[in-house]
Amino acid sequence: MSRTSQSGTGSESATISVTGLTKEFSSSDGTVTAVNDVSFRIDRGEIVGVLGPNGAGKTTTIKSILGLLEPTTGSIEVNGIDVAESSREIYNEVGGLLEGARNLYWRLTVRENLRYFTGLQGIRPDGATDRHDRLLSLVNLEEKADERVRNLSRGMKQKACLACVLARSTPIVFLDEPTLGLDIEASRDLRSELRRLATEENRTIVISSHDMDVVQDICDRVLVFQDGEIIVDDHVETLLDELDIRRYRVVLKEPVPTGESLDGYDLEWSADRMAFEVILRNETDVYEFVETLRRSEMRLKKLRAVEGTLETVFLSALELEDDGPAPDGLVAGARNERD
Ligand SMILES: Nc1ncnc2c1ncn2[C@@H]1O[C@H](COP(=O)(O)OP(=O)(O)OP(=O)(O)O)[C@@H](O)[C@H]1O
Repeated sequence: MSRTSQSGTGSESATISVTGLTKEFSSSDGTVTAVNDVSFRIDRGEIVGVLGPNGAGKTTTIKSILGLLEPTTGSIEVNGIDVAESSREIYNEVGGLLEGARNLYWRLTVRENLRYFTGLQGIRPDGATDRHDRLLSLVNLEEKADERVRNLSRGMKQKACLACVLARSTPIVFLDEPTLGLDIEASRDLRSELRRLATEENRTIVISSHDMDVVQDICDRVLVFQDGEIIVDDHVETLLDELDIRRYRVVLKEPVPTGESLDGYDLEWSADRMAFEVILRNETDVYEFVETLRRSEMRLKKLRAVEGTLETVFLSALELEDDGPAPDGLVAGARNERD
C-alpha cells in the first residue's frame, strides 16, 4: 500500500504543476543532478512546506518554478501558464522571497520599495498606504520605513524583502526561511498573516524552512526532498496522526556510565545519564525495545510517549530512506503517481 497525497490530484485545480522535473548542473567535477524526475501539484489556497537537508534540491526546484532556472527535462505550469514558454508572465502570478534580498532596490527606501512593487502589480501605491503600514509593522520595520535599503542590516533587508513580496499580492508566494531573524512576536504575527492570506484571500503559499515548528504550525502539507527526490508528500495532520512514529522518553532507576548503549537504537541521553529519548516506529518496536532494555544493564523506571512532532516524522523519513525502501505510510505520493 502506498499513500498518495490527497491534494493536488486534479490538474485543472492545480496552481502549480511540476511534471518529471530534472535539473543537472555541470561543474569541473562532472554533472550534478540537483533534482531527479520530481512531480507534484499544489492547489490554490494550500500552504505547503518544502523540507529537506542541505543540498536536497529544494532551492533548485523553487527557482525552476519561478522561471529563474531552466529545467534539463520536465515541464512546469503555474496557473496554467507554461513557465518555459512565458517566464515573464509568471512574474504577475508568483512572488518569491529568496535568500539575499537581491530583488530589492538598495538605493530606494523601504517604503519606496513597497510602493514600487505594489505599482508593478498594477495597484495604485497611494491607495495601498494602510496595507504598507501594516506590512511594515508585521516585520517590525516601522522605524526604518524611510531608510534606504542599503543602510539596513542583513536581517532587516530580509524583512523588507518579505514585506515587498507580500505587498505585491501575487496569487502564489514562495518564502525561503520567512521567519529567520524575526523575534517571537513577529514570527507569530507572520504565521497568522500567512494563514489569513491562504484562507481569506485564497493565496497559495510555499515555504521552505528548516524550522519544523513553523512548518508544523502553518503548513497543510509537506514535501520532503532528499538527494533530489521527493520522499514524502502528505498532509501534516495525516503524518502526525497516522504514522506510528513516536519519540519516547525513558527514565532509568539508576544512572548509566557514559559509553553504555543499546545495539540498534539511537539514544539521546540527559546530562545526568538517568534518562534518554529514543524514536520507535510502532508497537512491535516498543515491545522489542523493552525486551532489549530488560536484557541490558539498564533498569527501566518509566517509559512514556512524547507527543509526535513533524520533526520526528521528518528525521525518521530521512533515516528510513537511508535504510532502504520506505514502509507503508511513508511513501511519496508524487513518485507513486508516476510509477
Ligand atoms: N549553480 C549550481 N551549480 C552546480 N551545482 C549546483 C548549483 N546549484 C545547486 N547545485 C547543487 O545541486 C544540489 C541541490 O542544491 P539546492 O540548492 O537545490 O539544495 P537545497 O535543498 O536548497 O539546499 P539548502 O537547504 O542548503 O539551501 C546540491 O548538490 C548543490 O551543490
